[in-house]
Amino acid sequence: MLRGCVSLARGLRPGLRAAPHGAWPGPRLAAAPQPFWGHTAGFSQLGRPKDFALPNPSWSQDMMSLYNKFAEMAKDGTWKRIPSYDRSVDHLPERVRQAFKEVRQDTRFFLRNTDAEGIGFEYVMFLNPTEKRIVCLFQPGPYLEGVSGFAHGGSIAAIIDSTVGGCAIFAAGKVMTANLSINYRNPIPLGSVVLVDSKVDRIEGRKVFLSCEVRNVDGQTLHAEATALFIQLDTKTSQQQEACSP
Ligand SMILES: CCCCCCCCCC(=O)SCCNC(=O)CCNC(=O)[C@H](O)C(C)(C)COP(=O)(O)OP(=O)(O)OC[C@H]1O[C@@H](n2cnc3c(N)ncnc32)[C@H](O)[C@@H]1OP(=O)(O)O
Repeated sequence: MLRGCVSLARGLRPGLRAAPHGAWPGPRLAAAPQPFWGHTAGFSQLGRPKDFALPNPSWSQDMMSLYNKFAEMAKDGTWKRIPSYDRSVDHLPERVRQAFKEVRQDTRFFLRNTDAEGIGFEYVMFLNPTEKRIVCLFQPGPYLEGVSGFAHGGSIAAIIDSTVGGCAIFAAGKVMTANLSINYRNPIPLGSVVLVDSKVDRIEGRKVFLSCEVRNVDGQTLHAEATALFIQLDTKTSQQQEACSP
């Protein structure tokens, strides 16, 4: 029990973040922790809805190359691919999902609200449970245009909110964004691939503080940086708490 908590706490040490959060991270030597995120078996059983966080023909070479690198790193459990669905509630780990008693049937998850591949949000997230970190590979399609040829700031905010949100859900269960502060540093060309690299910085009571950087594939261009505050709504649904309980 204690070991599980200690290994998670170690994941927060700043040194692990010393490498710029942009370029895709190299393979990690840290021991693989318990796969807290949604116990992926629960997400991949027969009868589950379509998983959109898998390669499709619209993915560019950069996207495929990064995906393959993370998929390789996922083999030892250091990173875990997070399945993605077109309904919000399906993203939640089973234990958190149970907290939602009634769920509307006519809704779509905002980032998965276009049916055609490649025109909207193409993305896949990978969780590193030890580091309480999620890296999202994001390829904005032409329907996300803001200034001509570049991604709309709102679409960038949405992918950041969802990525840091994933971290917050992992750490604290049922949460909502209370604050999201973004500095946009360089525009993101439509069709390019960026890495949205987020982590939990600290948790104080019900407050989960996170930070995030968005960089291009080689890590040299900082597109955006953000901080976020999420508020835990239900203290019983944290996977971390679950993992630390007997
Ligand atoms: C893998 C895929 C994952 C997909 C993830 C998708 C994530 C998407 C997330 C979202 O977009 S959520 C939608 C946008 N957010 C909202 O609509 C939230 C609207 N706001 C609220 O519902 C409430 O304000 C909120 C739940 C955030 C907080 O209300 P509470 O009544 O639960 O908390 P309260 O006001 O008592 O505040 C608790 C603490 O947080 C602090 N706090 C609350 N809001 C704050 C704020 N905005 N800034 C700073 N501090 C804040 C507050 O001061 C206090 O601090 P102390 O405990 O120290 O006194």
